[in-house]
Amino acid sequence: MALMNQLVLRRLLIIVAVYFITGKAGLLLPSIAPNVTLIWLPSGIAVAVLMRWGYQCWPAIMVGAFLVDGSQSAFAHPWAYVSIAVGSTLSPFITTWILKYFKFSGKLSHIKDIALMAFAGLAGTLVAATIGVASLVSAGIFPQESASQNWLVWWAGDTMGVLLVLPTLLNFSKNKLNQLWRERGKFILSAVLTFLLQLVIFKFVPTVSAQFMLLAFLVLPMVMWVTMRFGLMGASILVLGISIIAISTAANSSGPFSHANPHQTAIELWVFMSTLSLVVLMISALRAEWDAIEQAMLSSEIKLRAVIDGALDAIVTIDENGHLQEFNPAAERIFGYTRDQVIGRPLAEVMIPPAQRHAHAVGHQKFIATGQKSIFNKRLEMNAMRADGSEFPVELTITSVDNIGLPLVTGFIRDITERKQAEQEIRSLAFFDALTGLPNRRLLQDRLEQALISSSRSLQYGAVIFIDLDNFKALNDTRGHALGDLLLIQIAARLSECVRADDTVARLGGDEFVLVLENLSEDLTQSIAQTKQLAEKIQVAINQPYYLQEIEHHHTSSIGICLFQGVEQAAQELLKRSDTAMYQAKSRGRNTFVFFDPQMQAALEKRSRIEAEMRKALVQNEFEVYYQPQVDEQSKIFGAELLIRWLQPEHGLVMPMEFIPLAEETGLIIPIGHWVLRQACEQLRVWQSRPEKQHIMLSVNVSAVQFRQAGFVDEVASLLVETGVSPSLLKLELTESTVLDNIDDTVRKMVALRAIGVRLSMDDFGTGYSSLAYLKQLPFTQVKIDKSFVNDIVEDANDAAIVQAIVAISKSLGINVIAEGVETKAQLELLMQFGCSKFQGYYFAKPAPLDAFEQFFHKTNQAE
Ligand SMILES: Nc1nc2c(ncn2[C@@H]2O[C@H](COP(=O)(O)O[C@H]3[C@@H](O)[C@H](n4cnc5c(=O)[nH]c(N)nc54)O[C@@H]3COP(=O)(O)O)[C@@H](O)[C@H]2O)c(=O)[nH]1
Repeated sequence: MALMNQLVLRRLLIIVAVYFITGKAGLLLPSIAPNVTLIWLPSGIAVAVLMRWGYQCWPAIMVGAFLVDGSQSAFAHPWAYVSIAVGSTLSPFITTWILKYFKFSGKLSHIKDIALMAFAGLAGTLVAATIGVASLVSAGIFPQESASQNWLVWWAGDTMGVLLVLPTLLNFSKNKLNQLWRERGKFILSAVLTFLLQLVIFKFVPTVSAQFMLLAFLVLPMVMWVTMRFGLMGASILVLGISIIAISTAANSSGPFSHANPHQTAIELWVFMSTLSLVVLMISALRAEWDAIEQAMLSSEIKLRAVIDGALDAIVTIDENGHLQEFNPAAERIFGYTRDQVIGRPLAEVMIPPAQRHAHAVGHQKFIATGQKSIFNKRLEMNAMRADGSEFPVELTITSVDNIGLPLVTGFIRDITERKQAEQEIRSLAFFDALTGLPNRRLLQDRLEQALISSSRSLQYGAVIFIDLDNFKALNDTRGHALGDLLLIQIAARLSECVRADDTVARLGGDEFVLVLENLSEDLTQSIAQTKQLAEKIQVAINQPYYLQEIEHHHTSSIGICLFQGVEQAAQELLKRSDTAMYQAKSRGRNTFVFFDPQMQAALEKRSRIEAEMRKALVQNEFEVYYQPQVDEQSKIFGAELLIRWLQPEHGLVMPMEFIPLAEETGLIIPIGHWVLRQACEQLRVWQSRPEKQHIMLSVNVSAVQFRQAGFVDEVASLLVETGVSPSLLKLELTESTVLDNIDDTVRKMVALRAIGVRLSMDDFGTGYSSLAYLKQLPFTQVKIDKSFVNDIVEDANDAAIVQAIVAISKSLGINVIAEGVETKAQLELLMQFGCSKFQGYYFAKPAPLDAFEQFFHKTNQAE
């Protein structure tokens, strides 16, 4: 608080001192009227003090005024000087109040502020002049007659003080002072030159009119130049100097302001000085305005620069010649050039791929010539070129700026490489098969529709080729999906190699592929021939060996073909038809191709119906097992083969050949096969409690799909454990194709089955080519001579020889032999002659339900 008071006190003392000194200095000037000066700087100082530091500074002003005025006459009239001091304090008060009331801006950057200052100064100082002159007249210091002249000079002097000092003090800053100080040499030189010029004009120019003319044409421009060059402070000092010279010369009765009438002198000096002051102020105001505009432009330029430099998109500008004028940091990053490398170079050469340069040049020239902006302010996608010559996709928006008559074109360029890649990925996911890269069902549909339209125009035939891999599910189930995928990839590649570039190879999913052939002949027969030729080529390609993780694998396919001409049939219908033909190929034994014909459709529908009914049959127990006896040399039954039958409520008895292949294809064979195995085990358990039937062995057919299941051995083992049946009474019949497909897995499973005591019979023996080779390797307990050999054994010496050889080899390997399909006594006798001792066939009994089998068993085995 004490510090604060000290500060205020010091400030007040400074005000008193400055007021007193400047006042005294003013009074030292040569006078036009006694005791009154034409330049009263304290009036301006007082207003500045009140404006800057507040009304509370009034006591210092009053004291300062009292001291200055009183010191003039050694304080002979104290009350007069008190009232002058009051007037001198009231005057800046009024000026300050007016300025503040009208929201005066001390920066004086607008003419209205200068006008306001002039008005407020005149108003305030009017009070000081009036009170001052009245006080001095009443004190007898001024004679009554000179009152009006003194009043005028007082008022003029006070307003000059306001005009000269107030702007400087309100805008005073250390910076400005330093600036002036730095340039003091030039300033002093300019001021001295001006003063000399003024003195020369006043002293040596003979006529007043010439003096005024030279003042206007020489001194005034100097004042203006100093204002522009050194600012308000320098100009105020200069005007002060000029004013003092003007007053002094007038007081010495020379110069243009010297008149016999001091009133006239005072008025002219006042007009002269205030004109100079106002000129200075107006120039300062204009300069301040320009500075503000310049500053605003600079800051807007800085902001614009910041936006351009901070933009993530490239911003480039070209001039009317197509040369680069702007190249922001994002452009540097995107295009791989530095700004300095490209500014001034042709845009086309820097960032437009060669193929597009001509179009760019034409477009730009057209814009320059006509101002046509058809592609302006739109998002355009095109390719751009990096510094290394690589091309990449960009999104471009073009806009133009008419820069002082020069048409500049600015491009905002966004690198959309990632977006394009993402779009491509989405497109790929939507239209291409992820595994093989082939078109998927959606794209196939589209291509097929296009092919139909094109065929209707050209009248050329086209074809839809539906390819389904044979037993692909088995490959997946037994060797895993990874291997299955590898096969699909290789097949996709082979199919693509088989066709022409404008044909379509698509993957529908799973193991289904579709080819669309276009532009075949206009003649149906020729088109069929062309398609047949391609189907054969596809078959050959697919049948070539595959190397899947170093495993050699063979695969076949079933192919359905449907031809089309024009848009007569819809794409979906053509796919359905080729699918139907493919199923026909399947039912013809696979590894073949079939052209669609309407009967196929009916067959397919039948197939679908059977599949649905089979599923229902499982649930509703419509399956039954028949038993076909297996006998020894004495025709005694030692076993039986279980053969499934389907007692269909609507169609009666359905034989296995009518539904087993379909069950294998659909995977239904797995639950069906399990059901048969369970029937066998449960029947063996029943017979175990019947001494006369305890020895009966049951043979069960196991299909390849069933055997290839990973858990097949466990399934058999748990059934045996669950039913408590001796494993040696169960015989599993495996066909040659079952065991040869994956020999390692087969051996492992057969060994495991043998290890638990289950017997294994090789079914249909002799029909394949490798049987003998594998016979030694595989742990079979029995081979079953296929009925095709037995059938002709009596008539065909070859078949007889084969049977004889099979029996001999089997015996030498210690393997049992059973002959199936024995229908005649002659066949039986010959088989016995060859050393075969076990038989199955219609000669003994046909497959029959359990009751019939048991009756037959009692009849044969307990005959004696
Ligand atoms: N996976 C499974 N397959 C099974 C099952 N049940 C049968 N099958 C398979 O169906 C094929 C046809 O069986 P089926 O119509 O029952 O024919 C069998 C016999 O009836 C027939 N046979 C027997 N003896 C003679 C004969 O003297 N002459 C003659 N023309 N046919 C005869 O042979 C069939 C038995 O053959 P096989 O299995 O090779 O011993 C059948 O081949 C089975 O593959 C089943 O449950 N699961």
